[in-house]
Amino acid sequence: MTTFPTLASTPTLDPAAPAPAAPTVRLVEVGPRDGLQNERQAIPTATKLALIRRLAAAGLKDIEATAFVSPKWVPQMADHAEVMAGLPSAAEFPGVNYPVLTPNLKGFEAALAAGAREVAVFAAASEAFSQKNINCTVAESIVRFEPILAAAQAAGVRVRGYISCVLGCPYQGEVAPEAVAAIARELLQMGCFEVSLGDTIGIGTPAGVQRLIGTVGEQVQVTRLAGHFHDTWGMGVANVAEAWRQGVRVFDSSVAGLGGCPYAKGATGNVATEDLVWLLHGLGESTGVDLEALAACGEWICAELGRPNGSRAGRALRARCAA
Ligand SMILES: CC(C)(COP(=O)([O-])OP(=O)([O-])OC[C@H]1O[C@@H](n2cnc3c(N)ncnc32)[C@H](O)[C@@H]1OP(=O)([O-])[O-])[C@@H](O)C(=O)NCCC(=O)NCCSC(=O)C[C@@](C)(O)CC(=O)[O-]
Repeated sequence: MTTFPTLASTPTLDPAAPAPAAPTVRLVEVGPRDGLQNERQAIPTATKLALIRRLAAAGLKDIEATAFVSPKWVPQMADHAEVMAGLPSAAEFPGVNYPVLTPNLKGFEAALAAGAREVAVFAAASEAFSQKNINCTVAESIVRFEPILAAAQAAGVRVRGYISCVLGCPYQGEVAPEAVAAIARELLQMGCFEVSLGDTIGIGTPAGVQRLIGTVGEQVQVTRLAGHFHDTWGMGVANVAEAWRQGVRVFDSSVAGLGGCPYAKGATGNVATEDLVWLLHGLGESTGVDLEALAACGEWICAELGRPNGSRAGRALRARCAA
């Protein structure tokens, strides 16, 4: 029986509270990549680096920093090498990991040269989305990933796998969970250490998540899955809660709910990291994240970008702190 948070079990805001226990859930902060890739205005590299530094200071240990994709396709990520060159040192934030996206060997080689120690390949469960996003079929994308996996293994670089459109496609509509399961199994067999299931257009509901994890979980271990839920239809937190109930313990999120996908019209950002932390702490999990510092970071980046804060927990916490 799952216990959901009550007022009594919500996180304490007492600054004298004991230090949090070691994380029991791993959060992958995708704000600097997924969150910013769709912004129309050119964001200065210095702002991206300041965001990454604030996220690390708030306790996030996995921060997706940038994408080694074609600048013709996603101009916002064109400064990928500069971002990597400006990352905080391990002495400043020990144990922080800065993964990057690599769609092909060219991107992987550039990422490696820039110092990446973890990369992510990205496939889709929908043919139409695969064509729009990376200009090839799903099968061709898997073939493209093979040399990345081989080169990464030789260089001691970890590779994560993403699957987009796991709960629906903006071009094709419904996506069968069996199709997702087959790709997840393939990515893990190729050597990915984990597969992140992306609800790219935030169309899923908890019932869909239950079916998805149930079906994918018949093919691969649930502990090797991550949930990546966009919040377009307001189901992000509910979907995380359902995936958590199904045994998933890794979640991607974006501070202040930043983001959208350039190849999924109307898609809004990921579930906000602040909302996720509030939910997970309420469920008795530990994330290692200082929620107040994270909420301050969310307010700061929204002011920098001139956009509203998409995190309800972040807004509530800031209002409470200001009262
Ligand atoms: C995959 C390609 C490159 C194919 O694009 P293409 O046009 O088929 O590639 P190409 O091999 O014909 O090359 C075209 C040009 O791009 C260059 N190029 C080729 N590769 C690279 C590279 N790695 N880095 C830099 N430049 C590159 C290449 O050198 C050439 O330059 P030119 O000769 O014309 O001057 C392109 O489609 C692309 O970059 N797509 C990326 C799209 C993207 O970033 N989408 C958003 C991320 S995925 C996402 O958000 C979903 C996710 C992960 O969050 C999960 C979810 O929510 O679902």
